[in-house]
Amino acid sequence: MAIEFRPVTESEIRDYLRVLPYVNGLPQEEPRPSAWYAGHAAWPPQPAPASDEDLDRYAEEVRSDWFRPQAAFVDGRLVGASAIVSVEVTIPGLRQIPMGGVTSTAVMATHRRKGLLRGIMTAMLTDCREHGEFLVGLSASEGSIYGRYGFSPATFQERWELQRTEAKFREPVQDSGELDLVDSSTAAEVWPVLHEQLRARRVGEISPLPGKWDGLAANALPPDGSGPARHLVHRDDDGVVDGAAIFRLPWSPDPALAGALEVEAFEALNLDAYRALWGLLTDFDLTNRVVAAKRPVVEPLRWMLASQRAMRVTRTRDNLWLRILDVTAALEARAYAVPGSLVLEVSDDLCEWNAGRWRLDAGPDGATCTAAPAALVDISLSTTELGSLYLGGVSPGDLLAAGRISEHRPGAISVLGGMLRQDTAPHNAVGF
Ligand SMILES: CC(=O)SCCNC(=O)CCNC(=O)[C@H](O)C(C)(C)COP(=O)(O)OP(=O)(O)OC[C@H]1O[C@@H](n2cnc3c(N)ncnc32)[C@H](O)[C@@H]1OP(=O)(O)O
Repeated sequence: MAIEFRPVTESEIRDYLRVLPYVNGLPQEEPRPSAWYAGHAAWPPQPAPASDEDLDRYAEEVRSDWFRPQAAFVDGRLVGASAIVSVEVTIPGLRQIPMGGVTSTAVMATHRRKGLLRGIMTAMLTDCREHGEFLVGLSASEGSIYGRYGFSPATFQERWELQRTEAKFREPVQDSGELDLVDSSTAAEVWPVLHEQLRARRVGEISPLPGKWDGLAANALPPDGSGPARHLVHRDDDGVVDGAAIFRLPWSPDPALAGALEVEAFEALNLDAYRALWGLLTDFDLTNRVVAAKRPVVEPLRWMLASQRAMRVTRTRDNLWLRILDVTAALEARAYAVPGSLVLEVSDDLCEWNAGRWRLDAGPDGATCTAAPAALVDISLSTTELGSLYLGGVSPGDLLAAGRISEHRPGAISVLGGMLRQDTAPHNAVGF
């Protein structure tokens, strides 16, 4: 059996595009809340075959410079595929850093567990290194796949529900701006501008892939019966849009499922817009509850309610997984909440250049990370744990409690925790 790992040539693009639809199994994307209720109806067992038009469009993406495909060939036949997309992620200090995004990974069911993904992944990590990307990210279809390659969850998301009768605010919502229901082409203009401003100020947020917002204007009806997307925007006193929401009002014959207002996307640049938008969405006539998906783990709305218990979290999930490809570059790139100096002993089975003892001298204005003598180690960990710690969304104390990292000097974990801390949990509303 001759195995080869390499990018695809022009004549192999169609074969490459055929691999992913064959993998079946559970949906990788988080289903819309209505799909959650609709069960089988929302997820037909077999994906519809891609039309020629779709295949041409996907092929165009594969040829673009931001899409870097990799494939596995067995005896000359393409049986495994994945890709790196070039994106940016916002890291502590609000720097927008190039990141390789692993996506569209699949190995044909007939060729699994023979090490093909390992070969593809090794080739992709090398490719990212050559592109100067010291962070690699992904969102995982299954939690057990990617830890072995040094990826670890760095951002998390929640789905919650709020009964309309219980959604009482502690204080009345006052707003000097205005809310407006707009059509989908207006929304398609609003969202890219809003997101660009948000990702400049939100740790963990990711740059949208080209074409990300194109579907908004078309407003296609999803097959799960959740109905058309509705678009709400908020404008400030000067008439400038400073918040928006996309929601649906799915119909169901089952009274237990009917009446939900499902929030698919929600962003606000300031407190007024945030409060005003949720004020309307949580008290929308002819609905009985709000269901919101892919929300940050710290939702300020919870703290605005007369009773926090009214908001019921129905699902928590890891979102962005990070792989630190170059420890010193990554640690020097981010900002730190408070000054501190520590020696980290880092292990890394796959990227041996990361392994060693690194002295981190860091603070709000910058950091240096240099090789340190053996005797001085404060904390031992692997790059996998560092992937979770890097954006500040996971505390070193929690990883210490889980036996994932070790402390060699009392207090060192607290020092590291203080240095890495972020005021709000990192979050990415956009994926790839
Ligand atoms: C970022 C994304 O694109 S997420 C999408 C990932 N794709 C999917 O989930 C589609 C369905 N699954 C698949 O196509 C395949 O099972 C893949 C791509 C996940 C794995 O491909 P394979 O070629 O079988 O992986 P490979 O043989 O290299 O396995 C490497 C290791 O991971 C393990 N592994 C791979 N997939 C899984 C899994 N789903 N669950 C548990 N362990 C797994 C293997 O047992 C092996 O372990 P080892 O290193 O201890 O020997």
